[in-house]
Amino acid sequence: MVVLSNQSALNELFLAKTCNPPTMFTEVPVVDLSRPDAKTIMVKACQEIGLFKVVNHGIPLEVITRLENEALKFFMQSQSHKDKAGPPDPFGYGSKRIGTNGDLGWVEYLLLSTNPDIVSPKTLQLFHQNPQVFRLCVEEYIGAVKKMCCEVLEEMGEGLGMGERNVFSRMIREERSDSCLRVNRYPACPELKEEGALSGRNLIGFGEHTDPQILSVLRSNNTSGLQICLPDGTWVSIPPDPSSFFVNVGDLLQVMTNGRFRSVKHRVLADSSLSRLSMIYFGGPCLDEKIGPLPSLVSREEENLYRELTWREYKNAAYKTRLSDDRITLFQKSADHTHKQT
Ligand SMILES: C=C1C[C@]23C[C@@]1(O)CC[C@H]2[C@@]12CC[C@H](O)[C@@](C)(C(=O)O1)[C@H]2[C@@H]3C(=O)O
Ligand SMILES: O=C(O)CCC(=O)C(=O)O
Ligand SMILES: [Fe+2]
Repeated sequence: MVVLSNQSALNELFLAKTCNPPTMFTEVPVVDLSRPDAKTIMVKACQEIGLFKVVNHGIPLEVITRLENEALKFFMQSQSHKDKAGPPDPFGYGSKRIGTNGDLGWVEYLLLSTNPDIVSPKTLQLFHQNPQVFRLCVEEYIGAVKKMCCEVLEEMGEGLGMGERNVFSRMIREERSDSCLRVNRYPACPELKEEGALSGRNLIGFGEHTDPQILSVLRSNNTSGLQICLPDGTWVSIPPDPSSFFVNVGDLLQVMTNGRFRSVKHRVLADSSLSRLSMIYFGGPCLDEKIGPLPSLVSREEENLYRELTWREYKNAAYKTRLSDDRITLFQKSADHTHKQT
């Protein structure tokens, strides 16, 4: 359970003003991976919204539910037990604190590297505390979701008319790809519906942000909460669908497509009666990968909107920012905040 200790921390978790009941976004683009029009629909969705839903994704339900059940078993343990796998370094178990720069959310989570060779002390502790089955479920899930992520990126490559369809996917397939898996649990917060100070307020589960990597692949249980910001600035709720995956564009993909694809701002609100469990795969390149607009995606008349940075440089700088900061400006040509340390 997420424990909030003082009033000021608590206030920070709430949206400044109570929002109207969230508008359900009924027009989420649906990409059927088994259909030939998949690439066209996903390119349009990435340009206009930055998010789409994938059906016929080929990931067996058992692989998803096995990991979901193991994660739930972990989260149901005592706080002192869970804390042994935290605080995150950045991997491991975390509660309420997101990143290291003061962001708070009504959430507890596990953050894991997808590279089996990068097992941080906190992750080792986590795997050690739990039967070997947890590690196997994580590996099985990562293998399946990574494969699907690469398939999506290849369809995108084709849809964008790039000569080679694997320009994006090879970055994720790389053995040293810096990808990670996050499992978030947002406990229900009954105080939101009770009479009192919290009644009718919105509780931030995970504050607004864009994902820094290339592509994020999200699966959640049947609890709503995920919201995206549309190009006109309105926030809309994404109806949950546990049998599908939601894919969103990350900052690096916005940069590589020279702004054609939109790294979509999103956030999660907590619910008064249902807890939400989400598992997100963040597909990132190797730390040394140089990221900038791809020449094949910048037409002659267009100018390069972004300069080139390695993923290491961008990630180091991004991880020094607050969740809601506009990090992509670090790629802007006038910006000079390269952080060269490892
Ligand atoms: C506040 C932060 C948490 C975050 C690192 C950061 O400084 C800014 C980006 C955040 C984010 C968002 C997407 C992923 O959940 C995440 C793991 C990532 O790569 O960037 C988190 C970072 C985190 O939780 O450490
Ligand atoms: O938990 C969710 O549904 C989304 C969380 C998120 O956006 C993130 O972890 O980056
Ligand atoms: Fe995110």
